[in-house]
Amino acid sequence: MLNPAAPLPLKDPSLFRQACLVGGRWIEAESGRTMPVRNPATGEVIGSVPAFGRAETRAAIEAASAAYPAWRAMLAKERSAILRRLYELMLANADDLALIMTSEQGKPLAEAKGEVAYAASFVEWFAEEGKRAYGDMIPQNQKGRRILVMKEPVGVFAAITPWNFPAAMITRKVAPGLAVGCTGVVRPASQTPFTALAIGVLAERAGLPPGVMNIITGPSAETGAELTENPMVRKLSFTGSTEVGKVLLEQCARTVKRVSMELGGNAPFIVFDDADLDAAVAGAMASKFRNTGQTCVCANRILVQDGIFEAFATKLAEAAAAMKVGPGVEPGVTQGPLINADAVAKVEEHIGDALARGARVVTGGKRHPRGGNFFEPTVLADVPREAKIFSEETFGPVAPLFRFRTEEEAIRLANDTPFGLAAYFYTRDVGRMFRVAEALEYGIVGVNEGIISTEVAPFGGFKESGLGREGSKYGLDEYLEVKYVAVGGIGT
Ligand SMILES: NC(=O)C1=CN([C@@H]2O[C@H](COP(=O)(O)OP(=O)(O)OC[C@H]3O[C@@H](n4cnc5c(N)ncnc54)[C@H](OP(=O)(O)O)[C@@H]3O)[C@@H](O)[C@H]2O)C=CC1
Ligand SMILES: O=C(O)[C@H](O)CS(=O)(=O)O
Repeated sequence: MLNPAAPLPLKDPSLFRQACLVGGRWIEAESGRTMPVRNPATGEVIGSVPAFGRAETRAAIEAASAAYPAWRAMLAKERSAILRRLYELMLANADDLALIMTSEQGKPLAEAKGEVAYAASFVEWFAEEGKRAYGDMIPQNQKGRRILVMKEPVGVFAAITPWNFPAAMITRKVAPGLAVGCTGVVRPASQTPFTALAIGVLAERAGLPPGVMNIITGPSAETGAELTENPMVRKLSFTGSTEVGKVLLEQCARTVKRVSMELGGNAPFIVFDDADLDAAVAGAMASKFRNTGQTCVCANRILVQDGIFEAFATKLAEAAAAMKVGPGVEPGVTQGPLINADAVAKVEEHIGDALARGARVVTGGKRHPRGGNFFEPTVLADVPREAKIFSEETFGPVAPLFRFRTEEEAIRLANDTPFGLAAYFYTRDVGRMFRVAEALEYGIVGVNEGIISTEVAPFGGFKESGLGREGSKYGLDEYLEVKYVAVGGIGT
């Protein structure tokens, strides 16, 4: 057993759970095995969680299945009231949830508090949407018959979530499912389980019945195999890399599960000559360096038209160099650590490759003097199209600038990727806004905006960035089945 660092200074220490929630009980792994969780800023162990295997995972699925009939039978309004209480409890405990998140994921406290509000907004949104899972009455095609279309919950779902948004990626999946009467098993990333477990504590306090939401931890191969292969699970919602998404899709195919896949990105950020330069710089900073560049919608390639390239590069580099790098709990810090050493190595690989191919560093370019997982916010200029950073998602604080001459060239470069999640462009030309927005092969497009994620709009990608949509009214359909009922013998 590794000696954890001092307990987190929480207002409510009971939110910090080193156990899994199954059927309303907080339990250990049958083997007693645990997995340590480290603070990415310090390397210290902040705690440990059970290492569930397939048997424990199966028990969690069975708990969700046992809770399903009664939860489904509740009125949508009754489920809504419980979700509304969970929303209010998340906001009331935002400081503790944020501190737990920063301690296990590293993001600055201000960003963590922002994520808690963002995560809670999905609970608030779907507490209402669940009451609007409308069916249809279709004009009959023959006398004596009525045609009904019913919307029904898909059943037991599994959610496998990443480390970069430890709260929002949980609630963006769980809230719609619970709202329509599904029950589920959540398996958060091994690096960031405590935020999810704290949400589990609040869900109990909100009145969520035992077994409706189960939260498990354990090696991904074993827990994932059971969640994707067990026929009692009718739906898998996954957020993470495209590589893992493809593995999970294959595993789910054997029992023909419904799936929602929010996968990798490679977002182009296009700046046209006619853009508001300061707005474009602000948008690029927000999009690129959010969560230290560790979001799937971060600008990954910044395409700048020749006429303003140098001016944009200079302004962006000044803004990047002004950021404060350090532990997320330190006042004024705007860039936390990367999640682990592998992430630092990937950033260094992308920078080294670009420089070897002729790019130049405008600011940053190396590990931060604070050491560990800290890295200097970096701007590279004149990066060639052949560089790895053009085709691969960096998932770190590196802004590579690529030149282009014409609108057509910008669109071609932007679409030259198997990914299609988010894209951004800055222009003041209305015609160009529509031409480019319609030509970009992406599920999410920001025009003169660098941060566009919200619970009210559909989030999801084209091509190898995923399947399905989360948030908005569209997010509810991911947890509903459509049943056509033909009623005959009515006479008229
Ligand atoms: N589209 C989106 O919204 C997002 C996409 N991503 C993409 O993911 C990558 C980085 O995030 P990262 O979390 O490392 O992504 P991963 O895909 O490695 O991990 C995501 C989750 O999947 C789990 N997992 C990994 N392998 C398996 C498996 N074989 N069976 C079951 N579960 C598995 C992980 O568990 P474990 O805890 O053991 O690692 C984690 O909980 C980037 O490419 C990024 O673009 C990330 C976040 C959001
Ligand atoms: O996992 C992610 O990167 C998130 O989906 C991005 S966002 O929804 O928080 O913008």
